[in-house]
Amino acid sequence: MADSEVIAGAQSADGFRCGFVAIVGRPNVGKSTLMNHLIGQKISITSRKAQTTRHRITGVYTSDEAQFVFVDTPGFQTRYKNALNDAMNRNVTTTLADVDAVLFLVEAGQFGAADEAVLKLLPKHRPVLLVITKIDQLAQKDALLPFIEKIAGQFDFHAIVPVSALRGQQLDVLMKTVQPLLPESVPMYPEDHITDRNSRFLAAEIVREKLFRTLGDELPYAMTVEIEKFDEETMRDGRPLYRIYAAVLVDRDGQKAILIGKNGEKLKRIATESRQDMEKLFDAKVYLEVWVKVKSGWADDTRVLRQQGFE
Ligand SMILES: Nc1nc2c(ncn2[C@@H]2O[C@H](COP(=O)(O)OP(=O)(O)OP(=O)(O)O)[C@@H](O)[C@H]2O)c(=O)[nH]1
Repeated sequence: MADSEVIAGAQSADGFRCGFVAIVGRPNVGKSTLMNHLIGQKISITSRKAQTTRHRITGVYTSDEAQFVFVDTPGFQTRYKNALNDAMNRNVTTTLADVDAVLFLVEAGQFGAADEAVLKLLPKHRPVLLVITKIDQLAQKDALLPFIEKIAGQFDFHAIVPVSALRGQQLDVLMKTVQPLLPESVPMYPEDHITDRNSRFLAAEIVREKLFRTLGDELPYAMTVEIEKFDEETMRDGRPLYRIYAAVLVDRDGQKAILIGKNGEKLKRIATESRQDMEKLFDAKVYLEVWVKVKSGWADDTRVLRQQGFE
């Protein structure tokens, strides 16, 4: 993993376990929410809209007995074929070849073509757990068993765990089932290490989340956030000051107008809320500029993809 910090001096594992756990599933199935609740921190960004997670995000949870390094993959894309979606699908396959356990997420009562497409990607030689998500939403509890049986017949799952991330139900059972699958090893990350994503990435995720929340259904399908500049300075009183310049890329002029809003109100709100979140996350004063750029066909532009982390 990039940017990992190995703890110096820790020699013997002494029964401690540490390994990688991938979380996969179709868009909107609850991957980010599950990881956030498992690690107890809001790192990955969630929203009611599908496809918020364009990046693989690593969350780390350390208990007395084990360290779980979670790998959150982007939603598997079947709807459109372009360079962005191809890169996302490749990312899923590469992630799965390289982990100690896979959590395959399926929403309670909902198993469709998009889920089947992800099922086809599951590795045969790694333990895969079937995790049924959002069980709090299930109206008829007795419908769960036949639903599970139908999916369990299609793959050799190591275990099946129904959960509700929002209610915190069965998350301890899930962790206990995964723990023995991790190899004995010293921890890879310091105990307080939550994510190995850098500040630039987190800044982009915050702006992206505010766009999703503010625009709702008006959100353009092809939209991304690029951090063009990220400068760290020190203020006179010794506090850090971050100067962040974020560009929102959209496909067409009309989308730019929607995003900016009447008298620039929407964009202003997005920028203010983003800055407030960034100041909390970085524990620093933040100067933030957000602007919108029209760039047709960006989803097919490999330069942008590279900046988004798809290399
Ligand atoms: N009721 C209920 N809703 C949930 C639960 N887990 C997730 N959700 C909701 O489902 C929606 C999608 O959740 P996400 O965690 O963003 O899903 P995702 O799989 O990461 O989505 P992508 O980033 O699009 O791949 C959000 O509105 C969540 O609040 C749950 O346990 N119960």
